[in-house]
Amino acid sequence: MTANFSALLLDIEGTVCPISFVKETLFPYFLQQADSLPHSKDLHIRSLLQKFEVDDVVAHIRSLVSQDIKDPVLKELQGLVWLNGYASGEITAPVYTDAINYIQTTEKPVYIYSSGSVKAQKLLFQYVAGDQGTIDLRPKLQNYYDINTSGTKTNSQSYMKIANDIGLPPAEILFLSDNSLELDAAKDAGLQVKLVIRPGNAPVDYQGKYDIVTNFNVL
Ligand SMILES: CSCCC(=O)C(=O)COP(=O)(O)O
Ligand SMILES: [Mg+2]
Repeated sequence: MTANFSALLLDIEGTVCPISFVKETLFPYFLQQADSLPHSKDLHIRSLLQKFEVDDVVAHIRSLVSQDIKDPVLKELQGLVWLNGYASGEITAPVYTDAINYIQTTEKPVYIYSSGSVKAQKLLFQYVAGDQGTIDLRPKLQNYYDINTSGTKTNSQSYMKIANDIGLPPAEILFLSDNSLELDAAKDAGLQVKLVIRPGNAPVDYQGKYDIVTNFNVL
């Protein structure tokens, strides 16, 4: 069924790119740099490390990553570290082809809401893997929201805040995610929602509550 919506709000991991990219490429790249972070000369990195307020910052970081805890300071830090991986060509983002095509061709405004920091989101969409080299999708994206700017993705107030910032009634915004708790929160805020199922996503017990999207061609 085609939803009638004026703007699209997209999750990233498990929605526009495989979960394996985050777990098997981005997180290991970040962890490789973890030991050197306390010795960094980058003032932004140093100030973020202080915010953890723990004695063993490296052990703390490793623990957060291993449990996939969506900690706002960790997410900010990851964005700064991934910059080097993308800029050196070591990392490119495997955004699904149907998502690339949709973002490139739709006339509707497209927004991003991810637990990854806005900086990390912009990097991912700047360095999208394409047949002829990387594709920069940033000019096609209206705005980015993260857990620092907008709150956690399982809280309905976060979606109200985002709808207010977009400047549309919540009912005119379609949110796509692989996570049913996020969809529940967005639905409570009045947004339209659809569950994205991609290869490698964890099975979701959605009990028929949501329309399913497996390919953005159907939007
Ligand atoms: C923005 S790329 C990094 C992805 C990430 O760190 C993450 O936690 C993904 O969460 P999402 O909300 O996009 O499922
Ligand atoms: Mg997700």
